[in-house]
Amino acid sequence: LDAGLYSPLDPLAVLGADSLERRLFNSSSAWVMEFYASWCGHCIRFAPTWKQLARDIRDWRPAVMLGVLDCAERSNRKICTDFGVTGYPTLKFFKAFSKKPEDGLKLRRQGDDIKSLRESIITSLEKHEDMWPPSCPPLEPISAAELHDFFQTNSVTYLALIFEDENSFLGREVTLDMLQFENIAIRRVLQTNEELVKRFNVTSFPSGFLLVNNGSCSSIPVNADFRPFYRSFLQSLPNVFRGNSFRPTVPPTVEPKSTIVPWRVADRKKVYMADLESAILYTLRVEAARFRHLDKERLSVLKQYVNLLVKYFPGRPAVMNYLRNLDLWLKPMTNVSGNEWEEALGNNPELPHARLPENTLWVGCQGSKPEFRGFPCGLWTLFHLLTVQEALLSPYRSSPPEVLPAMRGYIKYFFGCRECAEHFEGMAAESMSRVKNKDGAILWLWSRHNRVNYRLQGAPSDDPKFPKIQWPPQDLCWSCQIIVNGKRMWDERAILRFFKAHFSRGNIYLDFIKPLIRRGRDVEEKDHNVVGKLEEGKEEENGRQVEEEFEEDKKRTEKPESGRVTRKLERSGLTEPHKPSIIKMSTKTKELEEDIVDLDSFSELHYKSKALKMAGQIGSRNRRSKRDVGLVRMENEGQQSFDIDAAWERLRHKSWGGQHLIGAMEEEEEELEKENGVVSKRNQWFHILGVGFSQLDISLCIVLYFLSSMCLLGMYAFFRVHMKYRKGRSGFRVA
Ligand SMILES: Cc1cc2nc3c(=O)[nH]c(=O)nc-3n(C[C@H](O)[C@H](O)[C@H](O)COP(=O)(O)OP(=O)(O)OC[C@H]3O[C@@H](n4cnc5c(N)ncnc54)[C@H](O)[C@@H]3O)c2cc1C
Repeated sequence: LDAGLYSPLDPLAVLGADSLERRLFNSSSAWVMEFYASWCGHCIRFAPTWKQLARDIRDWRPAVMLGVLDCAERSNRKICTDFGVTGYPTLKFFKAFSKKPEDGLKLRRQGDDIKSLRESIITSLEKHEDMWPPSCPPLEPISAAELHDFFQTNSVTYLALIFEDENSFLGREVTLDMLQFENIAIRRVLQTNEELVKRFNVTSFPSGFLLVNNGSCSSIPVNADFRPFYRSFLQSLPNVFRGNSFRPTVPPTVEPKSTIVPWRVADRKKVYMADLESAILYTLRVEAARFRHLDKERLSVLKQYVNLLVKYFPGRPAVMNYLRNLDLWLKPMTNVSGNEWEEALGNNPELPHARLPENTLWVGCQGSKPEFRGFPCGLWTLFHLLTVQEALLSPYRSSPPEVLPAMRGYIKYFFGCRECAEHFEGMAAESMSRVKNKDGAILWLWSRHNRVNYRLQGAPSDDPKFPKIQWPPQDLCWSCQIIVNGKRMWDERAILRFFKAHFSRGNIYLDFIKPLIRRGRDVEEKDHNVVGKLEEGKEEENGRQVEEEFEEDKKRTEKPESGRVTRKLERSGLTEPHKPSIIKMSTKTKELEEDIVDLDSFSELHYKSKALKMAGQIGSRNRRSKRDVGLVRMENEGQQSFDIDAAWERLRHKSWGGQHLIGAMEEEEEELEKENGVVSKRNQWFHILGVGFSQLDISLCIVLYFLSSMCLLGMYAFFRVHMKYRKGRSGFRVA
């Protein structure tokens, strides 16, 4: 059930885009809002504190109202931008009678404990200098003159005086705690008020005195600075009762929209295109869209990021077209307003072959609850993939990496989880400058991600169904860990090999994603968060269409589309993950280039469309394709994986051009050939045997051949015995 981090049972207002302004603006109460994102680890960790605070100061209503709003909720994104929320969690204080989002002031706080939060709220309340909120009791210290005729001007039975030093919050807290109680008033007296201190003969601070309207006075038998004691003592006085004055005019909570998210079965050996596209979508349409202006450093970081995607993201053609357009549009800009950015990000109906999905869809990053995993998981996956693609594709492998600095910039300027960003910046400042080449970048990001995993193990943001581990685990890469002197260590060479296979194009799966283009028309994307089971047959249809889309769109990308921006197809060959290469290639090319890997990819696409039908019903193990078999083999045999990926790269590269890749790929191939002599020999053997039969096909031929021989042998034996028998019987009769 998707309900954000708070529920209607918490004593705070769960607001949405439709209710935020209505409740906040012109309210006679002050509001303290937490703007959060349900995926943000620090928000998850902070939620219990905010709930505890809500319970602790529930009696401060209606002077102070507490509210929350989930900026990750699609319908709330715009309002979060309007309220200037650029990081999570953001705490804002709105004075009573606020009129516009800019009236919200950042709640200053020393720490995240509820005491310091309470104190910050009181300090903010005291800033109501011009118009004191009518629902808030006076918080300033009482003077001797005011005390003199207090009972004449106030119709209460009791007045409690709390003597304290100037920095103490006790008096004001107890005043607010007693706000909903009738027949009593509480005022603080400062230690510096010599006249009253002398009159009441106060020697220790804090101290309390109870004055009754009949003229009697007694000391409150609580000497410690202990708010609950004061509160319970005062609430238990005769004729002090909870009044009816606080009746929220609107219900204190708004039911969050609840949606059931269908469970998508994922295989952790795979990388899912759905996660990568969703991460891109979220970074551009949510994270970067939070700013009213993009300029200077922030804009140049954004340009760098988009350009990086164009260079290294192995996306679907329509997505790549979209990114190229965006990149070209951004390049000359020096200042981009929020509206311009929003306009540039929309799918342009005049460019039907340049599109980004409308909704996020998490597959490998789906969490067991909506607040777990999702975007941060997708972001890590995307950046790991980019570091690997950069190492595989860049012709200058020993030159400094581009991806890492761009990622650092993105995290610093855009990542909404601000504390995560600070931690990451700390790690980057410490050692990122020492990374000298692309392989080093892969390893740096891997090891820093593992540090984060280590730190977050068992944290409230850790999904119990997907606990944080040191990655990759042995079942993904057994050769990545070695034992040296009885100690388990990482083997960085094996890690590199594994990463280059795991984050290769060949390991990106298209499961669950919808086609972006359908026969020249826009696809009406269904909201993935909508309640319901995947419709029978629909997935198979979708799978087929996603495949067709590769074909159709590939043809189109070869002819640049006229429109707002002319596309540069500098890397047209880089955009086809899991391409059905055998179908595409001419017979001539096929003869030259056929390889076991191509068969795997080919058969996988066919199996996949069938497998998609069963998605969500059958465990991933039951629907393993030949490609999976290849991967499992890779995992078990370590080095072979590299060969599979390199062969795929070789084939794609040769069949679709991309001259700039030749150096890098040839280097890669040579290295692979050296490392994988055995595998190469086996591939040659398959070449000799025929036109690309797979191991399975050959095994089946042998079995069938054996069975038919046995059958013929059986028939021969049967007829021989039968003939002998017939001869024998006739002989006997004759005799
Ligand atoms: C830059 C950054 C900094 C963050 N800092 C914080 C923080 O300070 N506090 C906080 O609460 N949350 C932080 N997060 C979020 C947190 O790291 C997780 O992303 C989030 O808790 C979701 O966890 P997850 O279980 O989906 O796995 P994630 O850690 O998000 O990993 C996603 C996937 O990547 C793979 N993976 C795991 N480890 C590695 C690795 N070492 N190398 C390569 N692949 C790997 C796995 O397949 C995993 O499922 C940060 C996120 C990012 C992107």
